[in-house]
Amino acid sequence: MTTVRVAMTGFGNVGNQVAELIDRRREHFATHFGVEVLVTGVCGSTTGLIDPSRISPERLQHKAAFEPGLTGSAFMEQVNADVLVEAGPSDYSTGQPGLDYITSAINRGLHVIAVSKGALVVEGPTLLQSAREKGVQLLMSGASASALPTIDFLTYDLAGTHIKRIEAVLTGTTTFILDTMVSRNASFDEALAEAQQLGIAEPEPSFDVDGWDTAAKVVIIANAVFGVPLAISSLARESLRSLTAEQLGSWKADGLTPRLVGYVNQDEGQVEAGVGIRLYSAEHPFSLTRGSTKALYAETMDLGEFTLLGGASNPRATAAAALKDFHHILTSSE
Ligand SMILES: NC(=O)C1=CN([C@@H]2O[C@H](COP(=O)(O)OP(=O)(O)OC[C@H]3O[C@@H](n4cnc5c(N)ncnc54)[C@H](OP(=O)(O)O)[C@@H]3O)[C@@H](O)[C@H]2O)C=CC1
Ligand SMILES: N[C@@H](CC=O)C(=O)O
Repeated sequence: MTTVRVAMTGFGNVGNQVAELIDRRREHFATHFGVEVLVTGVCGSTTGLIDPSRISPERLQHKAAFEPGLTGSAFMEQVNADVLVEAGPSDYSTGQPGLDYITSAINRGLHVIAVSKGALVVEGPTLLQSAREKGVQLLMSGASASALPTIDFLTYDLAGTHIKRIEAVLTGTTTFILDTMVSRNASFDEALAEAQQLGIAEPEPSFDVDGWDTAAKVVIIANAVFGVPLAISSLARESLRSLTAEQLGSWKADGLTPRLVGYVNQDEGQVEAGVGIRLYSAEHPFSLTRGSTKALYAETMDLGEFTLLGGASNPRATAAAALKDFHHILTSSE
């Protein structure tokens, strides 16, 4: 049986779930793809663990046995792997630490599954080009709204048609905050704290509530789907902080549902993209989003219009989206 070795940089909420799912699906990988999947290395910000023969789930939980300093370039130089799952922090100004990990992985001939967004926002076009040149895959479902299919749907199911417009609820935390404030009369701070407890909100809440997370996903999707390199700083962007309880109450009374959405419009070679708060009538599918649900609307030239709603927003669902990418890698290697 062929062996596929997986390394992980960043081993927090999502990284742990990825390791758990890989373990749970070991038999499935063997039966369906004829491969044995082994986690051979993981690292966090200060420590790491490498074992080319396999790190069991039990050893992964024993953090005291991780080697100090086995992180960054030292980790990448020593780990034996075929696929890197990058699940470290997202930094939209430098792209680090993911940028160095992903660059190093591509240069070493590893396929990459990016869950963090920073590197893709800062250097997406370059990384995709390097991956093509090296003959490896750079997949990013976890970084582009996770369980909600965005890049896969737009590039595979809508292949070949001109996509005129997309509009999407891409940040589950923002749906969660708006829905919780309106349906339970919670304050902004209470709703945000609950989203943080659930592990959906970014460690830096400003990323979600000030629209940066949505903007990052817009940039990643625009680059991967439309081949349009956008600078995150150039996107018009609105924040949830501007909303008051009175404003939300008045929209509710008028039967309107507010959602923070990202949009990309393509018209005669011109691309307009941004992030804004939009209001939806009760009949609009986006009004059905509840909890931390996300949604995608696409208008095409020849295939008509589409709306996708749903998918869980949490670390487990993100890990499952990363493993969807892993399945794609296994399928295309068959
Ligand atoms: N949580 C979610 O639902 C989703 C998260 N994402 C993205 O996935 C990524 C991970 O999210 P999440 O797991 O929730 O975050 P966590 O904060 O739980 O985990 C982050 C991990 O990154 C590690 N880390 C920090 N700096 C470095 C470094 N220099 N080298 C290696 N590892 C490092 C941390 O290690 P240490 O503990 O040592 O500091 C920690 O293990 C983020 O980029 C986030 O934007 C995407 C979609 C959904
Ligand atoms: N904070 C994000 C999760 C990661 O992309 C969200 O709320 O959707």
